[in-house]
Amino acid sequence: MRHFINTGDYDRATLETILTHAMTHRGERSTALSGRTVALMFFDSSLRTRASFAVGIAQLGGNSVTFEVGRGTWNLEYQEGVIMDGDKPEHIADAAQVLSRYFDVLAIRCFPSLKRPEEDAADPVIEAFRRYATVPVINLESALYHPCQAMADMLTIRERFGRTEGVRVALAWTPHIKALPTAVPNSFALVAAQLGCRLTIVAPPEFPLPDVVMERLGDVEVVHDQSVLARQDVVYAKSWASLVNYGAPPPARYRDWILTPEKLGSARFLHCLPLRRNVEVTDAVLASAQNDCYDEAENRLHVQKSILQFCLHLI
Ligand SMILES: CC(=O)N[C@@H](CCCN)C(=O)O
Ligand SMILES: NC(=O)OP(=O)(O)O
Repeated sequence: MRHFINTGDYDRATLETILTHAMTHRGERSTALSGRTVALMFFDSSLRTRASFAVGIAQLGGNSVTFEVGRGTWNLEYQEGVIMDGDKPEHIADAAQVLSRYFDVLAIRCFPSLKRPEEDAADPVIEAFRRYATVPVINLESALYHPCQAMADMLTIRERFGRTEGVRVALAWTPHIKALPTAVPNSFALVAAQLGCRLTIVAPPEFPLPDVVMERLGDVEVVHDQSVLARQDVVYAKSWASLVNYGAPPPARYRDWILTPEKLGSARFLHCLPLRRNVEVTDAVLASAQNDCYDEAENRLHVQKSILQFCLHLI
């Protein structure tokens, strides 16, 4: 069974095959998914993921059905062995087995609580689908990983530089008004390391990535000083929550970690979006010729069409 839950589940050659397919089949319209239907299940909001999956599936001749879990479906329980006398009338154990009888792929988005660190660290919702689904599961951003985003990021870098090997990339923490998940930085850091980028993590000391990610990154460079940004080929800007002060918004003293053209230097700019302008990144960065974040968003479409075909053993 080919799930796509974490790039770390696959070796470099497999990830490269998916990227190469996305480059060579860019813009593909075909009947590759004819007769197949994909469930797009959103426990949380989305613009790009929702749109790019629905469009990509249509371009391959397939169908999708989008669910807003808990609004139009039953609210779904994910904990094992609980007495279900609360606000969740159905268990993922049952829903996943039923949906697998209808659909060819189950694609799931569910963010972390950002309240219960041990629970979030177990990535319980996507793992419940992995356990009970009998068709491939694609992660549309879970508590811990956003592998489709990370693959689009690597496709964007590969197209821009002709390679990923040796490209100097900084994962650059940005301020925000809220605590945001670590899924995007986790998956970006993992896939950058997997595909040979020279990765530097640039964040204040209270903003480490989770141990499960750091262990896989090995001796990655972590610095608490933004002056390294201007020496990079790519600056990947993202806010994420403090694991030290779990779920709390970033302290006001870090507002000056906003990304500006001066800090960016000559590096290319990437961001998964959505972003809060003039909180995370200034308007001037987005207006600059170094901004590749719309190419990056477009690449979600291209790479996900390859991921779908990979999961269905079509490539
Ligand atoms: C603003 C917000 O909630 N961002 C989410 C979604 C990012 C892209 N899917 C995050 O930081 O994980
Ligand atoms: N980058 C991304 O996943 O965007 P959405 O949250 O809008 O899907």
